[in-house]
Amino acid sequence: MKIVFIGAGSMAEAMIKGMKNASSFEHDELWVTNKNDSARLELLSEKYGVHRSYDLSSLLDEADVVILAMKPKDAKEALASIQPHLRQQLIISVLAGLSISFIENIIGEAAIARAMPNTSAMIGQSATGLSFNDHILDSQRVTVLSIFSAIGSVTCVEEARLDLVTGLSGSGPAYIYYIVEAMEKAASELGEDAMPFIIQTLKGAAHMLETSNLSPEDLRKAITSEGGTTEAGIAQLESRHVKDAFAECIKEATDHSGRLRRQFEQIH
Ligand SMILES: NC(=O)C1=CN([C@@H]2O[C@H](COP(=O)(O)OP(=O)(O)OC[C@H]3O[C@@H](n4cnc5c(N)ncnc54)[C@H](OP(=O)(O)O)[C@@H]3O)[C@@H](O)[C@H]2O)C=CC1
Ligand SMILES: O=C(O)[C@@H]1CCC=N1
Repeated sequence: MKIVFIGAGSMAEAMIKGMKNASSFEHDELWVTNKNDSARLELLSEKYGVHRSYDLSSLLDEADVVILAMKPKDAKEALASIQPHLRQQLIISVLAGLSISFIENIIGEAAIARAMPNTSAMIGQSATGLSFNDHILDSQRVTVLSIFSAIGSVTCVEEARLDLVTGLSGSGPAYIYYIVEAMEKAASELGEDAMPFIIQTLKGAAHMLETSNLSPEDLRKAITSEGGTTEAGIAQLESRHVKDAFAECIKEATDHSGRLRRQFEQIH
């Protein structure tokens, strides 16, 4: 199978590394191109053994799958550039916000999957939301599922839900890294010893959520002794309305996915 990434940034690299590590795809099945950063293509080629090219005609001629991995602002130009070279290939978009119908409007009738993965794809731990249009054949659906299940979990959702998936889990790893930055700063007296405590605490909590059959609230309560340290700490989070801040964070990111669509889908 020939899989071509149009765009060679963070998300393309996370997918390439994850797909290679999963051993489901050979490096010579994967091709990359970008707008003009040839050093970046060279780096990806050296690191992962993928092919690189700027010749869209030969790149797409025998492609089976085309993965759109440029920023939403660059999508219109990129789609217009690949459109003349497409021949009914399976198209997969990982673009935040932009709809399947926008892609159809530029490239015409095609089998299109819209996905929202995250950068944990790099270690096979993405949480990917997926939608398909009606032109997808069963065999193409299997191909899409095989790509995203190689790099993490996959959940099919209505396309209208992908903005929320973007605000929740597409951007989600960044929220967790933000919290870790705060925890590390708060524990600066421990110096470089702080991070192992933080990482193992996150891993342990994630594993408990996955395996214990208890709700997050129950798990939190099991740690919170009356008159104890956790209660004292959580009281600070409550007084600063941290739950509200998180609700606003995810709502704003979700709404922004819609704003990207309205901004970059206008076809002049
Ligand atoms: N980063 C993330 O965590 C996630 C990102 N996404 C989505 O993935 C997409 C890519 O994001 P990300 O990887 O972070 O972005 P980057 O900015 O890291 O990479 C964008 C890439 O697109 C290329 N590009 C721009 N214009 C064109 C063009 N006309 N033709 C071909 N390639 C082009 C750029 O090339 P050059 O460098 O030469 O300009 C660059 O390689 C976005 O749509 C984003 O919404 C989805 C989930 C998570
Ligand atoms: O920040 C962004 O727009 C992209 C989409 C999800 C994660 N990164």
